[in-house]
Amino acid sequence: MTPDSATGYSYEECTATADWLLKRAPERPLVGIVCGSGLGGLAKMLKDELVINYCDIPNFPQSTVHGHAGKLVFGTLKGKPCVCMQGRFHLYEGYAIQKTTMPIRVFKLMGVETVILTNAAGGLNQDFKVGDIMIIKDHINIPGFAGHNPLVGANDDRFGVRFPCMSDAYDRDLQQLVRAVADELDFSVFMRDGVYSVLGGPSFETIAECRALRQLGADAVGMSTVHEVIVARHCDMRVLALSLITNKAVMDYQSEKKANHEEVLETGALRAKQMEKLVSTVVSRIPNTPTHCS
Ligand SMILES: O=P(O)(O)O[C@@H]1C[C@H](O)[C@@H](CO)O1
Ligand SMILES: Nc1nc2[nH]cnc2c(=O)[nH]1
Repeated sequence: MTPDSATGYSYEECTATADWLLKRAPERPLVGIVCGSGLGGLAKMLKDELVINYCDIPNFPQSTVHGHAGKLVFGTLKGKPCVCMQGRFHLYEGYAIQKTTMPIRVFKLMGVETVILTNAAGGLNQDFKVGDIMIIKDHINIPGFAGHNPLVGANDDRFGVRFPCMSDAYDRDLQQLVRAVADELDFSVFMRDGVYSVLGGPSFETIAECRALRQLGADAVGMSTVHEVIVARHCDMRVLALSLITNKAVMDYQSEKKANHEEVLETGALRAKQMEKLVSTVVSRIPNTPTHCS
């Protein structure tokens, strides 16, 4: 069998999509933001915005999940040009893993230097409370253990190297910046940091799975983000990722609690304002990558 990228998009297809978008965008974005479940309000922070529905963008997948609007929003945040995905793609929607991450490569080709990924996640760490915001410092790619990685297939060196390093996936300076901004905003009481584990979904975890993930070192569990991080790092963008702890994972056989998507969206709505303030202040302080003169 010849290795290929038949389940994904080629460099040329991603470039065609990026060029189509750049013809319409007010300017090249420097920051790309992905809104997690119930966190689509982040896009409303953008000024002078241009909204494009995913269904109008060539090659783009479509959002199918409640809480993911399916709109790409260009605009500025405190003067910095940004693009924001109101809606991401998950494995459980039936997309090939390479398709769920295709927009991240389009970000890169449009000029994005820094990607900010947000998600809703279940808290495994017993010290975490619903409404906490966790700065992701590392991840455990559970589907990856079985070979599900968005970089599977022929490697196109124009995007990045065959074997990218992941020990520095989450930019430490950006994590420090979030902590500093959270202190200033008086948000420290609900800020945490930790390890995010991804599962394929769409079923929520069993009690035994939650216990196993905790023993593996995970603080939160979700169904996204990690694959986007891998693709963003492959093409050398800086990554910041934040989880909103929307529910506590059920770890105890005596518990009557049941994870559900409605609670996820409700918690998103309750913390939306603080999440927006945190992200917009961080974006305004992200240093641009210095341009190199030859
Ligand atoms: O896109 P994210 O990771 O925020 O969405 C989470 C995981 C599932 O898609 C959904 C479960 O409620 O929320
Ligand atoms: N897998 C998973 N994803 C989530 N997204 C929000 N909450 C959860 C959760 O408890 N488990």
